[in-house]
Amino acid sequence: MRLFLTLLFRNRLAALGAVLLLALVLLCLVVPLLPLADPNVTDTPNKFLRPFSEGHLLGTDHLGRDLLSRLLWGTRLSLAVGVAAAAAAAFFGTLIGICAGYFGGWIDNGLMRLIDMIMAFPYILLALAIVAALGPGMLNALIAVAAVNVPFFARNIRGISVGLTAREFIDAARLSGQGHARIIVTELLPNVLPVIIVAISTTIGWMVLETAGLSFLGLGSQPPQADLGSMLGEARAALIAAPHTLIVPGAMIFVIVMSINLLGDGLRDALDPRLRSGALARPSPVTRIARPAPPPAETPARGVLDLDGLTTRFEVGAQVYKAVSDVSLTLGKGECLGLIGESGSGKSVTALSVTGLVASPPGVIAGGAARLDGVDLLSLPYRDLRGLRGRRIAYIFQDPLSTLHPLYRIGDQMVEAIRVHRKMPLAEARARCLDLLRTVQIPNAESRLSAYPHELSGGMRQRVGIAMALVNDPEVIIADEPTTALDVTVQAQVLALLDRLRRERGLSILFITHDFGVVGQLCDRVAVMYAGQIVEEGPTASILAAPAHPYTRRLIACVPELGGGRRQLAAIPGLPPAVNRLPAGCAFAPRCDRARPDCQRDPIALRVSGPRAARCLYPEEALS
Ligand SMILES: Nc1ncnc2c1ncn2[C@@H]1O[C@H](COP(=O)(O)OP(=O)(O)OP(=O)(O)O)[C@@H](O)[C@H]1O
Repeated sequence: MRLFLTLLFRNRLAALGAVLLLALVLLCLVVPLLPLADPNVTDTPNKFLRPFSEGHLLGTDHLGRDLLSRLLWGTRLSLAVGVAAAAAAAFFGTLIGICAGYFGGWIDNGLMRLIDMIMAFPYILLALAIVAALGPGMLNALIAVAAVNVPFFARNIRGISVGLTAREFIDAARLSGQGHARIIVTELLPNVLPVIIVAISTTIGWMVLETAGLSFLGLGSQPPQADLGSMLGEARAALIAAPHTLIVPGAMIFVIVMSINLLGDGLRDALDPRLRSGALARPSPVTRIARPAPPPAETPARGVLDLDGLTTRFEVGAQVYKAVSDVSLTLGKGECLGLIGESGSGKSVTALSVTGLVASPPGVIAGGAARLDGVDLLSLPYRDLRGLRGRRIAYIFQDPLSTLHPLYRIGDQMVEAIRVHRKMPLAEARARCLDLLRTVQIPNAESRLSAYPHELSGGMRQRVGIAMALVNDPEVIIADEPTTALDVTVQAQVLALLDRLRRERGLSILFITHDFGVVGQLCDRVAVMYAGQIVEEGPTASILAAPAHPYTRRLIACVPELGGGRRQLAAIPGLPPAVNRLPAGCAFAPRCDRARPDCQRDPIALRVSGPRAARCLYPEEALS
């Protein structure tokens, strides 16, 4: 709750809306206690008195009634009707939406066609028709306004409920033997509640306006009862002679609707976890770069891809998550470099930082460089960087189902990947795609070109992912756990395929994984990452034979040995540290059986010795 309020009040406009609305609500609550004139007592000799007249702070209306008193009593009524109409519309709309979405079939069909029929009428005409049928009066105006807003809630909630009902947690609830009512109340409702709250907060303003509209037309509150709409209606005739009688209720409607809308926007932002973290705010096509001292734009290349002290952070409110800290790596031509570490160690953020693909906000590249043939990619203008993405550096992701567009055929997506970067006749592009599908050993490649992603198996989709990465003959492929979602036989086939392609095409591969078994099969060298830092680096065979960092040793010990059967599999005790609260010294020290007090004192430098390097004061094997 505290976090919610902090987030809400960080948005100054929402805070202003909340303060105004609170003040109005408090004022409305204490109206009966205030020493106000009777709002309905007429005094025609004193009609149309100007504001600040004696005894009438805001003046009087056409019947000499005190405007301040009528305004406060009218605001009280208008707000109460707006809130009640919103609550009624939300209740019935949610009920219809949840039932339609959850039960589906004829219930969904019947309820939605009913909603369609309501929506087929212009809403103001429908409201007028309802009030005409029920008779003028504030309660009937409330019913009319609530009824015309039910479809808005029903449609929104139904859409969300359809998606949620297909999710596994609902299946799990069904499997546990829960009844429909219980599943709806305990599983579905909590998930749609934030949407309902946001929808209510953004529609109350509308409902206050609609109720005022009906009263303005004489269909809402009846004389002498005041509400803001009827005050406007009565003042219409004196628009020129006594404009204040119109301005006073008009200004109040403006303040109410503005404050509700500002607060509604703030509520939406504070309730949506993605907006909360800034992930959806101003999405930028390239990660924000805030390097204190930009490195030279070009330096002599050590390999095809060089990372020099790359540092990436996530800035979420006052918190700074140091996801990648001072990472330096070199990927040689035709080399496969493994980047290994536990979940959350910063592998993916490192990979995405190379071409500025970390979502910003909240991501910020705070230091270092990512060089392709010596040229710093992060210093390039956006146009040039975009031209490189997918052409000179391509990515293969873990789950091709989420990276392939579900509504386009495989062939069309591959052709698009080519034609984004160069002009090529369609027939030639399709022929190239066909050729690539054969290269990645997809059976019936021709027919697969016109298949949709969901028609392929996981292994096939990953091959398509690899083929897509190859369409522009890139120099570097960054493969982010491409085999994690596959079973071992398909995994072995995909690894063999990547290895073959690398050798045949001279590709350089940065292979991200958390599995030393995979590294052993594919990678020439390996870099081990922990809490955003490289803790060990060197040739794969040498590290597998004699790991220097205790973390590397424990990671290797996690890999089962087929046929060996004697070694005990040891999980690493404890958890990696949160990257927004990293310790001063070695981040692995609290989990390390070799740690001594000085490990936790100061940052530990990466000690380099020949082809190997380790960040440890008391390594398992001394690097000569
Ligand atoms: N939007 C974000 N806001 C705050 N922290 C984030 C955000 N995205 C990532 N992080 C943090 O950055 C760190 C590195 O994440 P990253 O995805 O690179 O890990 P990883 O090693 O690739 O893990 P996995 O193997 O599970 O993909 C993690 O501690 C994560 O919590």
